[in-house]
Amino acid sequence: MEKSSYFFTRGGGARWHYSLAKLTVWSFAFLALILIFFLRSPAPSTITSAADPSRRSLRNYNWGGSAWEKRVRASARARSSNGLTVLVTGAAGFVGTHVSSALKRRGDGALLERTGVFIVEGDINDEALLRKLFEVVPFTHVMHLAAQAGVRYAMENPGSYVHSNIAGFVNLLEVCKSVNPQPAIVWASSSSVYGLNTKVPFSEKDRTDQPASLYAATKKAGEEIAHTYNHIYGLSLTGLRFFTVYGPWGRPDMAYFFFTKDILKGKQIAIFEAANHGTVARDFTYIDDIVKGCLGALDTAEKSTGSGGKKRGPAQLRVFNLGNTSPVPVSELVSILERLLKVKAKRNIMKLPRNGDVQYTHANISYAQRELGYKPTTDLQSGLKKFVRWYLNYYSDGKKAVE
Ligand SMILES: O=C(O)[C@H]1O[C@H](OP(=O)(O)OP(=O)(O)OC[C@H]2O[C@@H](n3ccc(=O)[nH]c3=O)[C@H](O)[C@@H]2O)[C@H](O)[C@@H](O)[C@H]1O
Repeated sequence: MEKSSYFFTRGGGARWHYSLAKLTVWSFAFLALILIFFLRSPAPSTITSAADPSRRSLRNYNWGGSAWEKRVRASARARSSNGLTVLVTGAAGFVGTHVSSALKRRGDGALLERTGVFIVEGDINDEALLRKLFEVVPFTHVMHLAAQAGVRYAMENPGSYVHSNIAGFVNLLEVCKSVNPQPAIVWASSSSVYGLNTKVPFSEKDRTDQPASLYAATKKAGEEIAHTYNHIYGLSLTGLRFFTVYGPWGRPDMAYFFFTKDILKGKQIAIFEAANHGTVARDFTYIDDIVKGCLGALDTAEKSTGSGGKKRGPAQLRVFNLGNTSPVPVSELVSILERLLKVKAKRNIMKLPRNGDVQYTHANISYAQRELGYKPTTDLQSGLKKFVRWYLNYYSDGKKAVE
């Protein structure tokens, strides 16, 4: 989230002016109450490393009080009697901004605040905050997108992955299991759980016990933890394995994003290849398709069966691949960017480093298709076109430094 916080701390949301695709298939009205954790970059004096224990302690956020509760309640009011009341964690992140806006408006986006999304700054490890939120609003659903993402960054800051993806997730589940009614939970897992699996395309039934990065290991741990809370407490849990999600407002630490920046600057870019000139490819998935998958998962989530920390019967437990089913070599991604940017990239072909990357991802999405009506419609060329348009527009005034 340190990386994702980029948008709000530096972008400030002030240019939230693109349009989200209209989503018309869902019939209920929403609230999206947004819980953001680690939204703000630490002040320089508090920037810490993974080894620093204060990095893992809670920061002080301002929340609480009657005015705050009133805003939480107002934001949580669904527009129809069968509307969902969704607590979205990680709303300042890439997927979270898109999902929460789509939930709230199901139409054109504007500034996040203008869509009526109320933003709570906090940490998912803050139990008191989570309990207070559930006290104020009996959320029917939690869309849990708060996480420490990124495959390679896990070697630099391993503690942040444990803090957010394991400790934070457990804290959230502890609160969800004990409230009454228990919400249904949809949460972000990752394609990286397939790790060194070589059977393609990846199906949900394939082995996921060979993670290649700590990030993948924490997401895999999340899936096992989800199983436990479903088994013991009757929580309805749906994990979504996202496949290399890209698009406007994306994460600057992802390759398509910093390739764009570096190509424009005339800087060399490293393009990884596997042993014996093997192709490295990803099943790049456009953000709007992912949003539809998230809403499909919320719409089909069954109720949790427990109450007051006690299971009353078996509850739904699901894991879905959300990919594009069309892997594209990284070198082809660069060729598309070259055409869109009208600039030739300075390519430096490098051996795939052993720091978490896998050679190939490819999603089998038939289960999501069947159960969620998930059907990705954006190919990489069209999705990157939208991204590049957003990128050039966003950075065109030269005021925003691309980091
Ligand atoms: O699906 C996921 O679960 C993950 O998707 C994403 O991971 P990745 O698929 O690794 O995306 P990303 O870093 O953009 O690298 C893209 C490609 O460029 C290659 N790559 C990368 C860097 C570089 O300098 N050169 C290069 O060739 C690299 O080898 C790779 O083939 C999310 O970041 C992660 O949070 C998680 O959600």
